[in-house]
This record gives sequence, structure tokens and C-alpha cells, in this order.
Amino acid sequence: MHIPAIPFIHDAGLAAALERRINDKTKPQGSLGVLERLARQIGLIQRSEHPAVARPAIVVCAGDHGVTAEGVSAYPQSVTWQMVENFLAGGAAINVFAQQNGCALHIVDTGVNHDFGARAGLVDCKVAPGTRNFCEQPAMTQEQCERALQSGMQFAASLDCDVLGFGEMGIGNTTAAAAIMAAITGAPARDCVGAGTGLDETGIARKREVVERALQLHANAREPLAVLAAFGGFEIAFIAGAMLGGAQLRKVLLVDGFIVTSALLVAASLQPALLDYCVFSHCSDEAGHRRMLDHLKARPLMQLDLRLGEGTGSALALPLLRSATAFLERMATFSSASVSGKND
Ligand SMILES: O=C(O)c1ccc[n+]([C@@H]2O[C@H](COP(=O)([O-])O)[C@@H](O)[C@H]2O)c1
Ligand SMILES: Cc1cc2nc[nH]c2cc1C
Repeated sequence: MHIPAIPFIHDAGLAAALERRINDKTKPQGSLGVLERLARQIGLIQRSEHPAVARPAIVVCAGDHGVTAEGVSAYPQSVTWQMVENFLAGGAAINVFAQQNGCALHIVDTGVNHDFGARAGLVDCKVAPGTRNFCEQPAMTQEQCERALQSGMQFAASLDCDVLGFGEMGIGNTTAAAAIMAAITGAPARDCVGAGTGLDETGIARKREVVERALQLHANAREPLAVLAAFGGFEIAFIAGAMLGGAQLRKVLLVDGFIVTSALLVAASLQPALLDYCVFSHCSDEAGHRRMLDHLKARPLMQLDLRLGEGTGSALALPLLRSATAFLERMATFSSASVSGKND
């Protein structure tokens, strides 16, 4: 399938102009730390000395996982569709945080095992009613995998936004994400598998054994798209596609927790330039996320012990992105405020 080229964000002239603007502000050089790094990055992505976070959007992608048949989650599969109803009714954490932060929210059914009918507010990109159990066969066919990626790309291209955040909902998807992580990074299953929604030690040991078994079964799946098809899920593939589609249109990509980052592992293996577009909102409490971020050489903005998903970390990071663009736009300069610059 055709994977779009991602424009390189580097531009020496613009980088120097942004640097000058940042250093002209009334503060010791470098003292706004990570906000300065963000201002530079958003400026380069938007090709502007005046970057802005004016129209953020978060896409929450829901999908079900056949591997739940192996007893890998603390919750039943039905919670996936029930939580989609909760998103549509406005009652989930992501509804609260998105509204609080002036962020558009899109809910996408990429492959939930439930018939929602035609529903206002629900984007229907259902590939199938859940993936297959990857302990027995590949989670998706190659055709299903490409369809999910393609609809993610198209959906991202249809959005009018400058910052594109990602969230997900899918019982069992930390098992899929852990298997993807192991297959792509080469880390052993024990470093990739965690408690997910809240497994106890016995549950985590079973989940680890499930991932180890699946890695053996799909040992031939080495290319990123083969890994994605082997372990799923539809929401992960859709997010990977939406990341590629968003970066192609120079949108800032806001990465959430363990599952969203597993989608990035796949997408960045296809197009490494994608990483320049990513802002890593937080380090999840899911064991394995820190290692995943380290593998990507990513520095998350926050560590709040979140392990919810839904894009909650992305929504909570928006004020920091806005502060980064606001200081650049609104702070006085040494000359405009008649403040003395550094000695010599
Ligand atoms: O974002 C994370 O880091 C994260 C960590 C643990 C769990 N989750 C959420 O919990 C669900 C998956 O957990 P599990 O145990 O069913 O694999 C799924 O709906 C995710 O949104 C999300
Ligand atoms: C209730 C619930 C809400 C969630 N939101 C994202 N993953 C979730 C998992 C559960 C179990």
C-alpha cells in the first residue's frame, strides 16, 4: 500500500528566526525550558514564527480484540461498546478534559463488537466486529489492516485542526500493544506486559505467557505492517494511519499513552520523519510505556500516573502547548520592555 511521504520539518532559516524570537523575550536564556523546545517544534511544524494552537482535536478510536478470549483483561469485552456509548453521552473522562480545554472530540468505531446503528456523533469506520484471537491466527488480514490504516489517513485529512491528539478505547488492547512493542523493539515480553486495566500478578503472568506464545506463532511477522496485522487492533492501525495523514498535512501530533505509542512504533518504523511531528503528552503508569518512549528517544511532558487511555493525557497537555505558543506571541522583548540584557 502507498505510505505518504512526510515532509521534513527542518528549516535552518526559520529555526534561527524562532531562536532569536525566543531569546529576545524578557527571561534568562533557556529559562522556559521545555516550553521553549515546544515553541520551536510547533513553529517548525507550522512553518511559522507565530505558531498557534487554535483548533485542537482529539480522535478517540475504539476497537475490540479477539485476544480477550485468553483472559488478558480485568474487564469484559462489552465495556468497549458501553464506553463508546458513554463517550457519545459526554460522560467519560476524555469528554470532561476535552471540553475543559476547548478541544474538539471525535469518536470513531474502527472495529467494535457491537452494532451501534447509524448514530449522530459516531464516525463509522468499522472494519470488522473485533479482531481475531492472535494466539490462533493473525489478528487481521492484510486487507483489513490496510483498510484501517487508509481510513485513519483519510479521516485525519478531513479534519480542520492544527493539533491532532489521539486516544483509544478497547478492552484487551494493552495485550496487542505489548505484542507490537516486543515485535518491533525486540524487548522481551516481560518488559512489555503490564497490568492494563488492573490485572493482579497471576493475570499479568498469564498475559505474558499469551504474548510469548503469540510472538512464537507470528515469528515470521517482521515488517511493520506484518506486525500490525499479526497483533492488531483496528484502532491501533487507524491511529497509525491518522498519524501519517496528519503529519503529511503538517499537524502537531499529540501522543497519549501505551496503546497510542504502540501505533506510533508502527507508523514511525514506516516513516521515521513522523517523530518530528510528535509531542509526547505523558508517561503512562502502564509498565512498558517508559521503555517504549525510551526506544523512540521521546521525552514526555508529564508523568501523572495516568493509565486510562481515551486521549486523556493528550487533552491534559493542551494547556502546556498553548503556553508555549502564548509566551512566544505575547511576552515583551528586552527592548520593548526596556529590560537590560545579559552582561556582556
Ligand atoms: O493509555 C494507557 O497507557 C493505558 C494503560 C492501561 C489501560 N488503558 C486502557 O485500558 C484498556 C485496555 O486495558 P486492558 O487491560 O483491557 O488491555 C483500553 O481501553 C485502554 O484505553 C490505557
Ligand atoms: C471503565 C473503563 C473505561 C476506560 N477508558 C479507557 N479504557 C477503559 C477501560 C475501562 C474498564
